[in-house]
Amino acid sequence: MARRKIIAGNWKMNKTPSEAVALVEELKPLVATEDADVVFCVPAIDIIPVVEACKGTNIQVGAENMYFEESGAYTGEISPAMLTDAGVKYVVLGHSERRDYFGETNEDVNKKVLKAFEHGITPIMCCGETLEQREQGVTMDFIRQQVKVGFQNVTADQAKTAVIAYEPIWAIGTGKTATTEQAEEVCAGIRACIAEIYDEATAEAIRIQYGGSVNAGNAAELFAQADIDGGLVGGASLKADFGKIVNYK
Ligand SMILES: O=C[C@H](O)COP(=O)(O)O
Repeated sequence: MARRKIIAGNWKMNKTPSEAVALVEELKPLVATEDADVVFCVPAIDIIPVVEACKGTNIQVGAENMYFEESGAYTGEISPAMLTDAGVKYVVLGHSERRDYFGETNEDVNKKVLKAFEHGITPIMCCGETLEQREQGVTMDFIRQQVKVGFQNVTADQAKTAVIAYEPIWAIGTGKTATTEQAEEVCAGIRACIAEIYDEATAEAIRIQYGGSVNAGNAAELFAQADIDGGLVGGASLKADFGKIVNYK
């Protein structure tokens, strides 16, 4: 079954609201395509102007994080209803930077994944190993745990619509991309894990991205792999290069 590619930019903590609108205007014509879903995951404060700037285009807007409660005394957090009301369709959850710098656990990520589905937001759940784990040969054990806990109590129908981003931590922002073989091996392993948790149909439907120093030069080879359904792109999503990544063929 041919899965539709999904190519998402993760802007991280970059671009003020006015800079964000200027970047959207620059990228709009470059990311036009019928062949893939294109998502700009932007800082919370940029969401409203970016949604506005993306109207009438093929670009969908995502958030970079979300809290797992509905509302209340959670100073500084953003609720799922705030995101949907603003026009958000996707949310990046459990990015390694959130796990590392803000102490997010697999259990937190699971609560967020469940809450996103409850609100009709598609989670892009990130997973990935450190260099040490890769060298110790425990990459797949570690990632299977992240996926299994992250998807606890998620139904098969929900999982079919989800996106998982495999991002080896050692390849993020380092210019050190995983080899095509390494990326495909882990993405295939994640798909096998989904088949174990659910069934073949769910594993066939779920979309798995690769992330970690994706650029205009390596996107085509990575995205041509059987189990890689697109990318989660950091640095290169802030440049005209993102257009080349989206139109990689
Ligand atoms: O979410 C995106 C990733 O962290 C990859 O970032 P990068 O493309 O700058 O390596």
